[in-house]
Amino acid sequence: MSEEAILEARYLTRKFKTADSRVLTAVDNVNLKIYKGKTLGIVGESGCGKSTLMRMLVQLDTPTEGQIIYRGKDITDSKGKSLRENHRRIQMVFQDPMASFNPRMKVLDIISEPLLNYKLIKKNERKNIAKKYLKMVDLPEEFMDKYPQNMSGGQRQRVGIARALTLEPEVILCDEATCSLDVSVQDHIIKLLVKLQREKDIAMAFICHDVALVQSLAHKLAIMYLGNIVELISGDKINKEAKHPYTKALIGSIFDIGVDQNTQIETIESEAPSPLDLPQGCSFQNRCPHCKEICTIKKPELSKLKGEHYVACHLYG
Ligand SMILES: Nc1ncnc2c1ncn2[C@@H]1O[C@H](COP(=O)(O)OP(=O)(O)OP(=O)(O)O)[C@@H](O)[C@H]1O
Repeated sequence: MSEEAILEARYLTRKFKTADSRVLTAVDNVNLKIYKGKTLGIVGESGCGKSTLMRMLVQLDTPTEGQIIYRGKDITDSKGKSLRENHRRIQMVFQDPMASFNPRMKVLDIISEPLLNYKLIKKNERKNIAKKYLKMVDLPEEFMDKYPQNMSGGQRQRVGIARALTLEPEVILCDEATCSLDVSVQDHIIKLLVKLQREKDIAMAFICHDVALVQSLAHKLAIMYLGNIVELISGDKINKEAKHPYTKALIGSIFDIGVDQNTQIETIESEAPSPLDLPQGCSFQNRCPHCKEICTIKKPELSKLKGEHYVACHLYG
């Protein structure tokens, strides 16, 4: 059966003007698809544009160029009622739920608020709703009387997921949703997300700087470097078939990922250039052990290598 793309970025670009009138390109001409029932992992180091990309996809920020396609329809310029409907269908789970919760609201209100806002339930239905969604995220119903500051980070993240689920979204975008949690709690939250995704056939994107973690749940991985996707690869193939020197360096930086013996591990020494001062050609050139003349002249495009594997590197044609 063919995969059904629910949300798509087409040539998505976001430029910011700095205080001294320079232009910073945070996301540069990105194309990607998020499929029904599947998880796209987006990996890359701090500042590579992951959050900016997510914010555009969830329509909290406006692209400078390019389109956002939802179920085949261009929603980039949606306003009013249709924007509200998109927000209902495309939900986001944030890194720090504390920052998005009102500390004066009990869990009961946090979970039922989106449904009340969309006038999908009446006030007297709130308790039953909270009970139902708390159960879904494996929290006891007594939690509905708690305040977010009286819960652990993992419990708060479960409440954040419950809240996102209430509007029955088709897409959930998780922005570093587990990175502030202990490893064991992280593991529980990931398992919960995978279970819910399977049950509800949700399309999911999971952004993370930890390639080992994201690899454990993503069907496909998009590796980002300074605003660009430099490699797109199946989650289960990254250890053996990664090609971009940056991807190889990322997997080489973790020891327990089970890298194939034939995969040559790269290391990266120097710092990434400033996004305000990118060199001509490939932005990875100053860190790449294989840099050739063409890499300093021409920016490599993301091109198909084999099947669903794409790479942006002059080493590969
Ligand atoms: N509102 C803004 N104004 C100016 N520059 C911005 C703005 N938002 C983001 N940037 C810049 O855009 C680039 C990408 O930032 P972004 O937060 O998307 O990266 P990230 O990969 O999510 O990083 P992190 O993992 O640290 O959250 C960075 O250089 C950042 O400083």
